[in-house]
This record gives sequence, C-alpha cells and structure tokens, in this order.
Amino acid sequence: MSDTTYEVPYFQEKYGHLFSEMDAILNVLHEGVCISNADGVILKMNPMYERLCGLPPEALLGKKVSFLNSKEGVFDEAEPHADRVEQKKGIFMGAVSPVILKSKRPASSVQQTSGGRKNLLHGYPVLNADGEVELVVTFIRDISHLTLFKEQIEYHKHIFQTFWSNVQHGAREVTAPDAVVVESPAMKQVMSQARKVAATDATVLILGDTGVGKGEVARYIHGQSDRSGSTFFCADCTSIPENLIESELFGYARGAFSGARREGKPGYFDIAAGGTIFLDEIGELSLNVQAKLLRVLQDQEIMQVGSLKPKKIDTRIIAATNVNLEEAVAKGTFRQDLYYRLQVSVLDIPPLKERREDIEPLARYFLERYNLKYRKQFYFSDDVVPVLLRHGWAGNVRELQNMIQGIVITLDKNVIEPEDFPRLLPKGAAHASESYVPVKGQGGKSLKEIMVEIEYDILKKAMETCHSTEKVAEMFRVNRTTVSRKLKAGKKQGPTDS
Ligand SMILES: Nc1ncnc2c1ncn2[C@@H]1O[C@H](COP(=O)(O)OP(=O)(O)OP(=O)(O)O)[C@@H](O)[C@H]1O
Repeated sequence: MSDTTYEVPYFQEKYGHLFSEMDAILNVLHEGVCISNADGVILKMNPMYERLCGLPPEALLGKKVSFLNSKEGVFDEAEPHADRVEQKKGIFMGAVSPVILKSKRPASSVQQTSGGRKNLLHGYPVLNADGEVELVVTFIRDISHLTLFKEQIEYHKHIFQTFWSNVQHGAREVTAPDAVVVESPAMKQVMSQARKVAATDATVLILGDTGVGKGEVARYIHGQSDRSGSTFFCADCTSIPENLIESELFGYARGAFSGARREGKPGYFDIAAGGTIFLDEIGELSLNVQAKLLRVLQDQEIMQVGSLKPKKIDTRIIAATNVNLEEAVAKGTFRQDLYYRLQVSVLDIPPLKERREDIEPLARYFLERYNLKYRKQFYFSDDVVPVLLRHGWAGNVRELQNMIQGIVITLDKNVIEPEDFPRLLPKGAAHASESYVPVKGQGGKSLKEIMVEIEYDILKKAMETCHSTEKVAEMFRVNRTTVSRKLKAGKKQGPTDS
C-alpha cells in the first residue's frame, strides 16, 4: 500500500486555493467529480464520487487511479466503508485518466462495477503553460438505470417483433399458405432457379399456362429475398381498365386531372416500395403502358400521371404471362425492347400434365387444407389417385384445387371415391371422343397418339367390366391380340388426357 499512499497535505497546500472555492459547488453536484494530478494521484473528489465508487474519502484520496483500477484495489459495494483489502469482490474498472495522461485529450468510458452498476466517465485534461497535463478532471454519472431502461426497451422490442411476425405468419396462413408443393424434377428445377434469383434484385419473368402456379412462385421468390419484410403487391394487369392502368400502377400527382384527388394518389409501385410488385399477365399491357414500364426497368423511375418530374423507386419487379411473348413481338403487340429487358431471369413453369409427380401430393395438400378450413375429415380411396393421374388438367393446379375444394364442400361421406369426380371418369367411346376434340391446351398431340389414348380408355373400361381380353374382343368384334396390343400401346404411351 505504500506506493499508493501519498501525502495529501502536500497536495492540499499546492492546490488548496483552487479547491476551497469549488467545494460548495462540488458538494451539490449530481455528478461525481474527481481531480487527479499528472501522476494519476487523486487529489480531490466530491461526495457523489465517493458514493458512486462506494469508497470512503480516506480510501481514495492520495491514491493512484491506476491502483483503484487494478485488481488489488478491490472494494465491496455492499459494505463500502469496510477495509477494502480484506474484501473479496468489487473492482474499479475503466478509469479514463491513464488514457488522458497519455493522449492529453479528453476521453470517455463506461465503468462496470462488480455489483452490476454502470458508470459513465468523461475526463478532461487541464494543461499547464508548457502544454503538459497538470490535472485531470473526471465526471462520473450512474447510468445503470439507463442501461436497464435500454435493456427493457430491447426486450419489449423483441417481444413486439415476435408478436408481429406471428401475426404476419398467421395472416399468410389464412390468406395464402406458404407451402409450395414441389415433387416433380421439373418443379424442383424451377424452385432451385427461384432460390437463386431470390438472392439477387434482378427482374424476373415467370412463364407458364394459366393456373400453373406463377403467382405462387413469385410469392416464394419475394419470401426468400431480402425484401421479404416488405410488401408483396400483386397487380393483375388484366383486371384494371385500360384507361386507369397508368394511374393505378404509377399513381398521379396533385391536381393531375379534374375529378382527381387533390392530394394525388400513390400507385402500386409506391405501395410496394421496398418490396416486390408482381405484374401478372404482363402480356396483356397496351403498347403505351409497356413503354412506361420499360422506363421503370431501365431507370428505376416512374412518372406519375400529371407530373413532369420522374420519381425514383425501390421496388423489385416480377412479371408473369401465359402469352407467348416471342409470338406477340412478331405480331407487334409486345415491344421487342421490353421483351429483351425481361429476359434477365426467366422461369418457365411446365403445365401440370408434364409433371405428374406433383398431382398426388398437390391433391393431398389441398384436401388437408380444405379439411382444415371446413372442419372435415375426408380422405381419398385407393382408386382416386389413378383417376387424378389420368386427367389432363388443362386448368393446371387451379383446376385441381377447385375440384378438391368443391368436393370437400359438397360431399356428405368421408371417403372420396372416383365416382365423386364425374368429369374425370371415362364414360364410353362417345364421351371419350368428345373429350379429345382438339381444343387449345390438348398438348399438341398427333391424331395417332390421341387415338391410342381413346382406344386405351375404352378397352380399359371394358376390361374393368368383362375381366377378360376374350370377352372384350368379342364385344368390339376384333381379335384378342388386337385388344392386347392396343392396351399395351396405350399403357406404353402414358396416362391419358381425358
Ligand atoms: N406448387 C403449388 N403448391 C401449392 N399450391 C399451388 C402450387 N401451384 C399453384 N398453387 C395454387 O394454385 C392456384 C393457382 O396458382 P397461381 O395463381 O399461382 O397460378 P398462375 O400461374 O399465376 O395463374 P394465372 O396465370 O391464371 O394468374 C393458387 O391458389 C395457388 O396457391
């Protein structure tokens, strides 16, 4: 202890005239004040400083700050006036004067005491005529309550964020469940591409027939991107009247036209700011709106209706169409420059009939979803899946979804059987041939392939009733080998599109 104890009276004599007038002020200050000399020896402190350090004046005065800052200088906050050398805990850490003495500049630090209290320290050097540090004045303030307050705020923020994300998740569950059913290799490939583009901010073009899940994939990309915390805005370009589409997409400025709202109106791009806008059926946009959209893609700027000033936007664009854009460009109904601009990342979703591995999982997924929604307990009989697999699904996933929903709503028995899908069942030759009238969406099959399928359907149905090729041959007045050959050919060609 001898190296830390200094002759206080010596300092009192040297600096006494400075301190005497300050005492009255120091005693009433809410901040602790400590004055040390160039050797770091404490010359003076006020009562608040003693309180905050938890030490009596005799334990501080004349001692080096570095000593109090060391592990030796322990004290017990619970018993501040006990002999500190005998205490087992309490370290005075984070003194600023050693730093100030070295740098000759003001310094701050946060001092953590062993009792968990936090003090904020600001120290200032007092320089002599030679520019050397003569004294260091340190102000100390208890900020434990502020820290506690901050921690409480952080905690409440955390609770609020958890609550908010649960609410958002719950809302999504009700309106649009997250689950994207993916089983087929083709769809797995699309989703892997989707994940890759989600990590970028690139514009995405999603192609595919109606109902294949373009919107679902767009939502997935948004959900996987950095923008997932912001809005996903779905704009169906076909549902907006042509004369309104520009103002709906880009908004309009104050007083843009008579009848307009005085304060102007934000457009979809504004609403989706920071997030993603999904422009569905982009192939249906007029050439005029296409030109405006091209500008958005090129310059990340929109021009509000009635405004002459372009407005910067931060909205990711995902576009989708079931129109063959290449053909549309050739016909002059789609701008070539916009077409090229949209070619950055293209995802092409195959029709459901080309990814049959997805049919059963999708059907089961929708059944579970609607069972839950309508509080039902339906299940498929074993014969249902083959019927679903045989169907052509020209309306793709949407057709399947609607069909299952319809059944869950209307059926009054728990087991779902093939008869509950009357539209999917082959009803003899007349029905089968009707369903093969070559309409758009029949997959561009040759007449020969279609005939193979029709014959297969008819013969298979007959086999279910007659149980022998002989009887079937007799019924259709052909020989047995013809029946066997046609059944084999139909089976080899794959499931039929009834
Ligand atoms: N893989 C999937 N998993 C789960 N649900 C799906 C899947 N694909 C599509 N759906 C559902 O099928 C319905 C139709 O999908 P979506 O609207 O995304 O198709 P789309 O290709 O955008 O159709 P359109 O071209 O008519 O706008 C939606 O209710 C969607 O949630």
